[in-house]
Amino acid sequence: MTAPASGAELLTEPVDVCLVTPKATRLEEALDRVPAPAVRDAVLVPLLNGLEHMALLRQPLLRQRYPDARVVAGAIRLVASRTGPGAVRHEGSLAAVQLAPGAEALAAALADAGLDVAVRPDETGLLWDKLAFLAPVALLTTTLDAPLGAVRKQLGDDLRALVEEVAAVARAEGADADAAATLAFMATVPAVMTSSLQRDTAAGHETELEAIGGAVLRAADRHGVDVPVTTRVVEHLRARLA
Ligand SMILES: NC(=O)C1=CN([C@@H]2O[C@H](COP(=O)(O)OP(=O)(O)OC[C@H]3O[C@@H](n4cnc5c(N)ncnc54)[C@H](OP(=O)(O)O)[C@@H]3O)[C@@H](O)[C@H]2O)C=CC1
Ligand SMILES: CC(C)(CO)C(=O)C(=O)O
Repeated sequence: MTAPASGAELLTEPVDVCLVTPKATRLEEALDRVPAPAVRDAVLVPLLNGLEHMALLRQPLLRQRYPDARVVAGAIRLVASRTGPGAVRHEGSLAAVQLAPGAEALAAALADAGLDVAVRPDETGLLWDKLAFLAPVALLTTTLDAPLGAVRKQLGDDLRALVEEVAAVARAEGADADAAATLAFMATVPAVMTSSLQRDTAAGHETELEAIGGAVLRAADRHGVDVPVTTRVVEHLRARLA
């Protein structure tokens, strides 16, 4: 599919909705490209992996910069990578977006464009639902540098432990996480599925290990949840990627 799109280094036109989609490590500098007069009372919808970006987007400094804007949580499930300037490869057919209340107009526009869209009331549940699936998949596909099918075969025990540990942290945060349901869903995902953390690591790019694995460890620590397998896997990756 080819679609015309215009790009600019700085947002100059006023917008109703601003999708915030840099990597977590680039969030603050990316926002410098979004001046307040263009944002006005727009809805800012981050689609980043992880959850700590929500606190960053709501910190007093950014509230002062965008006093009338609303930050509405979102999460996206798809497998996509850039193959060249202006070229994006979308693998498989998965393209699902969940949005918190406040982004209904965006939800309708994305649904019209053919995406699978849901608006759900619980921001915490929305963010942890994604992370409860993503963190185990991302951490172990990166550990093995192989797709999910190989992880299921070679690191099945670690996969189960990670899913259970991350679900326990999610519940401590107030999300309604069900490890058995996540594992059952994971078993249905095509064996060829890779993760963005794995692809970034393999390409030697800056990674979102902290936004994904680090965020789970910090949340576990806040609530005193024991996560030995997640800790081992994240520490191993931290050492490898340092
Ligand atoms: N790829 C995937 O399959 C999935 C990704 N995600 C999440 O979505 C988010 C984005 O990932 P992805 O699209 O893969 O990342 P990419 O690296 O492909 O794209 C990031 C975008 O952010 C822009 N950007 C980076 N730094 C700056 C900056 N300083 N100022 C302005 N713009 C900047 C890049 O601009 P430029 O084009 O100029 O480099 C690029 O358009 C991440 O949090 C990721 O985890 C979630 C689900 C799946
Ligand atoms: C969950 C998954 C693997 C696909 O949406 C993802 O978010 C990622 O690769 O970052």
